[in-house]
Amino acid sequence: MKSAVIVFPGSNCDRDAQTALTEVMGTPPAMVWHKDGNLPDDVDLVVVPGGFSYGDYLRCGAMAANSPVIEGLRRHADRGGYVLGVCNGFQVLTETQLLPGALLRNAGLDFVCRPQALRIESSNSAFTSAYGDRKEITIPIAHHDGNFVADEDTLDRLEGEGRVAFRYSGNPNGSARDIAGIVSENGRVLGMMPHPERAIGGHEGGADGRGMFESLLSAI
Ligand SMILES: NC(=O)CC[C@H](N)C(=O)O
Repeated sequence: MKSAVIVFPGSNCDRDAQTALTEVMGTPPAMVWHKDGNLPDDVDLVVVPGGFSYGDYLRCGAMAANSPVIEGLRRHADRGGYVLGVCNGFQVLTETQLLPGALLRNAGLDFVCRPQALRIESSNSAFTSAYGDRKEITIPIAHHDGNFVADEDTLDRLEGEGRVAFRYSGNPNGSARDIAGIVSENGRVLGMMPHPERAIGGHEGGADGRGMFESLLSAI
């Protein structure tokens, strides 16, 4: 199982992702600087980490979405590779249109930073299978632009195609239909605002994020 983590100027969850991948999957990821156009050839999983890429200037994720590394990310997604975009990573994935919709300023205008309960909408996906019968997990959120929006047709399509991966139990940011994470048409690209890599059972408290990396390990 080969993984890579993309590092932008302003990424601040790249190390957490590195630790989670190393600890849960047993192999350290390649850390790929955004100016590198190419990801390692045979990589199975690419993580687009959370943070404040380019200082969130213009719109969160908008500048990162135009980095040289995005060409490699598109090629990886086009050939059916797995992609996990967390928080700023989710914003980058919508800005590149690898996932539909957009993340707007939180409805309450506050930066929200706390443990958040999530409902798992589908337990048979490559990202959630290890959760088995569990319907709810709690992992951290930390963002000011997490308010997911899309037009009604897109929301209906996401729901109809079973592409809503997680919903908030108690909506923290105004997201349409309580959506916290969605997957691509082929189910291999997941974007989510909450941070599974910050809940793998270490000093940070909580281990509910582990299941995501365990699921990916068995899918790959
Ligand atoms: N933790 C994060 O990735 C934050 C994402 C983005 N900078 C926001 O605040 O919305």
